[in-house]
Amino acid sequence: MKDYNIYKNSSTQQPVMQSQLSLALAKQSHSVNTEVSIGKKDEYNDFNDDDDDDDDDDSSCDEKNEESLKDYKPGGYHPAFKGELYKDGRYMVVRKLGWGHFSTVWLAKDELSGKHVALKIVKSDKIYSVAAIDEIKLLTKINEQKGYTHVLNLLDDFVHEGPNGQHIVMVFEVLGENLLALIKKYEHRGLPIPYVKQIAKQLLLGLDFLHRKCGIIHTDIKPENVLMEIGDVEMIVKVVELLDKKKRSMKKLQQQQLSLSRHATDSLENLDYHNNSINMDSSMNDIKNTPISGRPQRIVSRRPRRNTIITNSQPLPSPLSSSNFIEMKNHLLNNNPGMHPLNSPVGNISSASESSTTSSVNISTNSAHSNFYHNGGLSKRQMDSSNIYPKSSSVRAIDATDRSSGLNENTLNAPELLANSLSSFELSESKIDDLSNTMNPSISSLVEEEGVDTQNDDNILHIKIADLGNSCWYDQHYTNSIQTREYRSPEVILGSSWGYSADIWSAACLIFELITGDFLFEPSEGSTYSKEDDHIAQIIELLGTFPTYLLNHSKYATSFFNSKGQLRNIAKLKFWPLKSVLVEKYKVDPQEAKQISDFLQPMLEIDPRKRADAGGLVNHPWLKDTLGMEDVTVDDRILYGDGSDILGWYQEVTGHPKH
Ligand SMILES: Nc1ncnc2c1ncn2[C@@H]1O[C@H](COP(=O)(O)OP(=O)(O)OP(=O)(O)O)[C@@H](O)[C@H]1O
Repeated sequence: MKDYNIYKNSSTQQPVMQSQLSLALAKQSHSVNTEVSIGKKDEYNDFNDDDDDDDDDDSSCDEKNEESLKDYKPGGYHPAFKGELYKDGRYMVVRKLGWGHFSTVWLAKDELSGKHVALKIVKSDKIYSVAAIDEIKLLTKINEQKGYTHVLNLLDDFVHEGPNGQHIVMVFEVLGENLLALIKKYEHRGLPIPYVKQIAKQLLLGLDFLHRKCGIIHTDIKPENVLMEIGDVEMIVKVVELLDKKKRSMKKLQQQQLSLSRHATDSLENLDYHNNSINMDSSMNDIKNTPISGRPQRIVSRRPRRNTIITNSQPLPSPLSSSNFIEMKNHLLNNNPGMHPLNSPVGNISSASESSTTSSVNISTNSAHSNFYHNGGLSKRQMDSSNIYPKSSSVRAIDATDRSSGLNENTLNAPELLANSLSSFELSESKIDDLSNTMNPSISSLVEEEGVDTQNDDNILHIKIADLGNSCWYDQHYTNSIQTREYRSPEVILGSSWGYSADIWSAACLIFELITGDFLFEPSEGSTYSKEDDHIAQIIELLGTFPTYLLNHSKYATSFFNSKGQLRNIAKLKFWPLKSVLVEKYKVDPQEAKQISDFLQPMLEIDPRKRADAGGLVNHPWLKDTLGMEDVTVDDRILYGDGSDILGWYQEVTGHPKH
């Protein structure tokens, strides 16, 4: 990797830039302060637009689901904007893909290759930069290994200077939405099993690669950190751009019509007021004959630009997984509109309830999507999912406007809804059918004109492990505060030593969640016990007692367990083994439940030393019929073998030179 010298001089704690880099930074610097940047944003929006209405993304931005404006300050996020150029003009920002606590992530065009990439622009504070430098080291190690790895690829990295400081920017291949979006898409009822198997197999392959080939522990495996691939990125970007273009031109048309109808009303009122003798018919004819092409009359219906730097996240759609992407595309192209895009055992993700019945596991459609220990209420996530589908009224939200402008409501709504749906899972099938009637020809010809190749679909879901921002080396752990609560392993909860096998625990929690839509463990605190107490109790109820190894080798065991190995703060436990949970709560066929629990249970071995390794589990019979991956095995690992022969499996390996 490049030698980022920014924070090497720890005695001064001041950024020390290499001279060459500083020179590059000076050239790259586009904005002096946030205010200037905001002003520039408009400039660039206009530059990249057919018209100047492209701030809609921003104005419709739901800021509750985006990064906090408060974090746009020195040391915080960089106020990126569409059209902004990076690395001496090599990368131009196109749209926002997502954000995290360390960074915002943007789709950008790489002018050198002509392809699109994802720019992860890290907050500028020292702690984030240092973490980013570590992340780049880890990613560089991954890149040095050959082959398809199921781990996100780093393409480039550099420093960008902005009003809030110097930001490390990582350039990645472009991926689609994360698995949480997919779980929500299925309304927390579980994914069809063929998809679960594809994801599980690829996730295990990715972890095996990270662990055995790279010496890296991810430490934060969870649905949000596994992203779906989107296949032909350039084709998808083109389709999305075409839809955006269509949406903008429809808006423009709408504005013109509104302007005309207001003009008509004003004229009529004026005429009526000042000169009752004027012939109303001729006045109306004048208005009717006014050409609607050309620049819109900007005096009316122009929403003021908002002075915000928060932009709506618009992840790109994954063809197999988001709102009927292929179906929509087929509609757009008049290409077999009646044919189902996924003519495979996987079924169609868009019709979640339908597809779940096509899987060999019969998941109950019970609407209580809580963790199985907490039947009482909906978790925060589950409540969020109730917003996935729009109220049907939203399709007709601009009815009134349409009537006054005289435009067909479908014509106005279709592109907008369709474009939105591509990134936010918002369209139901019936809406798509409605839409296709009105917009096929125009989009279709646009697509043809632009020469978009749309024949490149298969029906395998491809995933990649992302966000190595918290990852570490098997022989250099950066912190013991690892893993997101629900996916946290028992050894980490107890403050014992941990290693690669902590990732396997999280992977099992994730796979259970894919199958059922529920967290495997969702601890909460009570009046007499803590979240940790509850978490440990849930683990015992599902998997049995904690091994003495853990009780004897962990910092906090005595806070939770008494000398007899019993929980101090929770007396009554209700044992409910995994297989029974699957059969009784989730109505999984008993045979399938046995296979699933045979597969998951070795990953959920409480003793981290005895946990099964990722490579061996790829060979599990439950994954044998994984669609498109039937022959994929890891020949040098044994099924159900533990990973204790892998250096760093359950504890940090010391005595090595630091990375
Ligand atoms: N290569 C990519 N292609 C498309 N979208 C991406 C890509 N990388 C990240 N994203 C989007 O950006 C979001 C934030 O990325 P990431 O999780 O790497 O950032 P972070 O700041 O490290 O977040 P966290 O708070 O989870 O540590 C992701 O959830 C995803 O939606």
